[in-house]
Amino acid sequence: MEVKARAPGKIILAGEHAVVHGSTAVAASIGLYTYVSLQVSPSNENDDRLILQLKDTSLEFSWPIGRIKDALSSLGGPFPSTPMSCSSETFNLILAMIEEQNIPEAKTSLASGVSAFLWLYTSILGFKPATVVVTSDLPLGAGLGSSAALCVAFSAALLACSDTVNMDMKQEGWLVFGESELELLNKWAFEGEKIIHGKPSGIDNTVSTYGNMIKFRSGNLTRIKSSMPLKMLITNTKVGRNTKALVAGVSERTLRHSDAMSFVFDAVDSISKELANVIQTPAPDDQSIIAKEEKLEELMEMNQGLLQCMGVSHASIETVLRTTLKYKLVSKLTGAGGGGCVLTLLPTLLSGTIVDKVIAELESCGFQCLIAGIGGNGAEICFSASS
Ligand SMILES: Nc1ncnc2c1ncn2[C@@H]1O[C@H](COP(=O)(O)OP(=O)(O)OP(=O)(O)O)[C@@H](O)[C@H]1O
Ligand SMILES: C[C@@](O)(CCO)CC(=O)[O-]
Ligand SMILES: [Mg+2]
Repeated sequence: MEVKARAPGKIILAGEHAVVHGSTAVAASIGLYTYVSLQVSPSNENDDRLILQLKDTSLEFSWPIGRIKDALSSLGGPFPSTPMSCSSETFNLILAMIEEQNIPEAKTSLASGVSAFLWLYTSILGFKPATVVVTSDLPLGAGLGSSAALCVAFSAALLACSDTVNMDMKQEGWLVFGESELELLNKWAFEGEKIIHGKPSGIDNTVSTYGNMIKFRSGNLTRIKSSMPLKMLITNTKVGRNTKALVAGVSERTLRHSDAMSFVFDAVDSISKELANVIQTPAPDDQSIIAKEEKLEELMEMNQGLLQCMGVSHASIETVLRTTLKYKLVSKLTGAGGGGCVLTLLPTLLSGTIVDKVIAELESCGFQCLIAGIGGNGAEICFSASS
C-alpha cells in the first residue's frame, strides 16, 4: 500500500516576521503543492532500510534501520498522538546520521529538511523500513512556504500510515482529514518547522494544513473568507535566502532597539487586521471592489515599508517594487524576504496587455513570474495499491 500526501505552499498578504513577535498576520494557501509518497516495505531482517528520495534536488538518502534504532530507539518512539520537540541532543544524533550520507557541499542547506524528516518519521512511525519520495511544485527557499509544505506533507503521510488516525483506505481520490486529525497533523508539522526555521510562528504550517485564507496571531488561527476576487502576480527574484537566518536577524534587531521595534510590530498588527477586514467586507459592485483594491494596495505598501525597517528587504526586491510601480502597481515581499518572492496586486480591471508588459519587463531582469490560484485546499492524502 502506498500513501500519497500533498500540502500547499502559501503567500503572506501581511504580517510576516512581526507574527513571530506576536502580531497578527494574514496568509492564504496557493495552488502549488509538495507531494510525499510513502511506501512501507515488507520487513527483510538483513536489509531493512529507510530510503528518502528528494527528487527536486536529485538527492537520495538510505539508512539501515539498525543504524536509526541505535541512535534513536532509547527515546521510546513511536508516539504519534503526542507531538514532541526534538531536543538538541537528539538533533545532534540525527545530524550525525545525515553527515554520514555525504551531502554535496552545495546542497548542505537541505540537511535541515532531512533532519525534520528523520524526527517526524521515527516519532510517528518508529523504525519501519520504507521508501519516501518527495517532489514539489514550489521553489525551495523562496518565501512560498516550501519548508512548511514539506513538513505538512510528511506529517500527513506518516499519520495516515500510523495507528492513531483511522482512514478508510478503500476510498479513492484525495481525502481530507477530520478536524482533530488536522490539529494533530498541524502540531507535528510545527515540530518539523522548528527544526528548519528555529523559531517559527506556526503560520506557514497552519495555512498549509487548513488551506484557504487565515488570520493568525500567537498560535491561533481564524479562518477568513474573501469577498472579492484576489489576483496576485508572484515574482521570484531567484535570490537565495534562508528563513532561519532572516528570522534570527529580526530578533537581533529587536534586542538592539526593543522600543522602536515594538512600535513597528504594533503597526504591522493594525495593518494585518485592517487588511483582513477589507478582504472580508462585502463588495456589492465594481466601484466598491476598486475602492477595496486601493485600500489593499496602500496597506501592502505600508507593510513593505515596515519590512524594510526590520531589515529583510533586498536590492532585488526593490527592483521588483520599482518596476511594478512604473505600471502603477503595488508590491510587497512575501515570506521571509532577503530575496525570494514578491507579490504584486493585479486589480480586477487591469488589462491583460499591462500584465503581459510588466511580466516581460520583470523577466528581462532575470526574475521568474507566476500567477497561482489563491486559497485552495489544505493537506490531503490518497491511498493507492502499490505497483
Ligand atoms: N521539496 C523539498 N525537497 C527537499 N527539501 C525541501 C523541500 N522543500 C523544502 N525543503 C527544505 O526547506 C528549506 C527551505 O526552507 P525555508 O524556510 O528557508 O524557505 P521557504 O519555506 O521556501 O520560505 P518561507 O519560509 O519564507 O516561506 C530547504 O533548504 C530544505 O531544507
Ligand atoms: C518570516 C515568517 O514570519 C514567515 C515565513 O514564511 C516566519 C514565521 O512566521 O515563522
Ligand atoms: Mg519556510
